[in-house]
Amino acid sequence: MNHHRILAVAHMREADRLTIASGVPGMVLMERAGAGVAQAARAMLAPTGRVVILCGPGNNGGDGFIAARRLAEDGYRVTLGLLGPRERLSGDAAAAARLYDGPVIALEDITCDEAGLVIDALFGTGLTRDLEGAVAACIARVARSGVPVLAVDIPSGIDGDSGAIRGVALPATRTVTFAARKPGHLLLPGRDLCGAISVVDIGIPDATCDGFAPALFANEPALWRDTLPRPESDTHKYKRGHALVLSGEMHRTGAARLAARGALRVGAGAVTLASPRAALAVNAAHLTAIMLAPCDTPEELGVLLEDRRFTAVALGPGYGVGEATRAMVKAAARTGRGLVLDADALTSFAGEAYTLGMVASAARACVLTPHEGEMRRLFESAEGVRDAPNRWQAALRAAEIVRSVVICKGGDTIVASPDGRAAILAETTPYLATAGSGDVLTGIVTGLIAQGMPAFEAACAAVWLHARTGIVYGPGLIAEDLSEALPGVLRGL
Ligand SMILES: NC(=O)C1=CN([C@@H]2O[C@H](COP(=O)(O)OP(=O)(O)OC[C@H]3O[C@@H](n4cnc5c(N)ncnc54)[C@H](O)[C@@H]3O)[C@@H](O)[C@H]2O)[C@@H](O)CC1
Ligand SMILES: Nc1ncnc2c1ncn2[C@@H]1O[C@H](COP(=O)(O)OP(=O)(O)O)[C@@H](O)[C@H]1O
Ligand SMILES: [K+]
Repeated sequence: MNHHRILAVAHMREADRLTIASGVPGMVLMERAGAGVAQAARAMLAPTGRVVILCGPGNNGGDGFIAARRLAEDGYRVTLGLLGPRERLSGDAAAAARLYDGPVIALEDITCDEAGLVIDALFGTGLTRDLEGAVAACIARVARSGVPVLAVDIPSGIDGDSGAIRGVALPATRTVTFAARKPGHLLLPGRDLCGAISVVDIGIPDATCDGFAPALFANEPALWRDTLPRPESDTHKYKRGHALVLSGEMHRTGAARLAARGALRVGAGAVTLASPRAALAVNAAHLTAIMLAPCDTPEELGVLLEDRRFTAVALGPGYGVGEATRAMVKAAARTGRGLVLDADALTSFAGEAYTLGMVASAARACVLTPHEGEMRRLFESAEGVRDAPNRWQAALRAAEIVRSVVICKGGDTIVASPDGRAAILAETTPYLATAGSGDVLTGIVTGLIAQGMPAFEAACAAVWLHARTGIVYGPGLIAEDLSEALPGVLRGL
């Protein structure tokens, strides 16, 4: 199994179909899935403990029947509640139900008295509408009982593609999924309802999933570790990349300095802050390892970038919104360097995503780092972004329009590339929601791109490093801490 690959619901269905067509019976897949659930349940139950299994009308319920049979055979006391009449089960789910010879009661009659575990096999990736009525009532009862819940595939009520709650959802202590995680396991609010997630190999070949487009990943080191720059013995500072960060005017220079520090800490050999003359003194007072250069106009930026040692430019944090910023973005892009655009650089192109795409295509590589508000402003009139069915599809469409790698920031940050790859962050911390934290992220991406790391991998690595640093640091984190704590996280890689 390719552990950082994730599968959209349609791709999972297609992978099942192709595997079955290649000669593996669906029942074999279901047996393996149910066995994986039973194994996880054993680890959560006392010997001969009571387990309540909630089965839905589809194949998710089928997995529940398989687990029920196996756990009953092992001596656990199984109570199985089924949604709807047994006769309505079909296909593999009906076959799985036939193999289970214990009692089946109506879902409405289920109670959690004395149960050590509830297995939620109501709905998986086949959820198509909001949960209501008897199912919703049952979910509320189980959630109130406080009994640990093991979700089969995904907590019932969570949309597999978007992570949204359809009506209600049953929070799980653990989730066992099959072949690969689905986007809904990583996207909020779904992520918070899954508990610990494990992936069971049910025999879907990697090759079957490798061809799917778009290609979705969990943003984990395995995705980009091989491309992370490491200095060779014979390197020198300019071989490690030289990043240029543009500072805003006098009263808002902090954001650019935060970014510059992030770029230096992640390994750029040299970082220069390009500052308006009026702000040179304030910047100089705060900088040591970072160099300083005056720059007030697009022409001056062009002259500065005649120095070929500059490999990446960051523009936006604290820069100001307007025509002057647009002109600077164009001037930077024209020089064909790596380009990272954030904050005011993005807002300066509000409603003009296609124009920004044309500008960005001149850069060697371009990464955009919008938060939700910037995303809305930039793509307010762009088709297929605001009306996308979920955040990863919106991110991919956005990347296509701006011809750049886009980091859609938030509690479940997505990195999308115009080549059809997208990666969702699996683990982060809300302590990152602090002023200036995004500026440091901009610096980290810029530093990695300055060192020659490919844009998608650089963006993914930066997002992961930023999140990991926040997790390690924890409560009390402020933006300044991120760059200082980053070396510890880099060492861990
Ligand atoms: N061969 C396969 O396809 C495999 C599938 N597996 C399991 O199958 C699941 C997917 O199975 P299905 O596609 O049958 O889908 P589900 O079992 O998730 O649910 C589909 C059923 O629920 C009904 N339904 C959907 N939303 C509803 C709502 N809001 N209220 C009431 N009823 C609703 C549908 O009409 C359909 O009958 C996976 O999550 C996984 O657990 C595993 O057994 C592995 C192999
Ligand atoms: N709830 C959250 N959980 C995890 N990370 C978050 C959360 N909210 C914001 N972040 C992260 O914090 C950073 C904030 O960036 P941004 O909004 O640009 O702030 P600023 O402009 O103050 O630097 C982003 O990397 C974002 O992903
Ligand atoms: K489920």
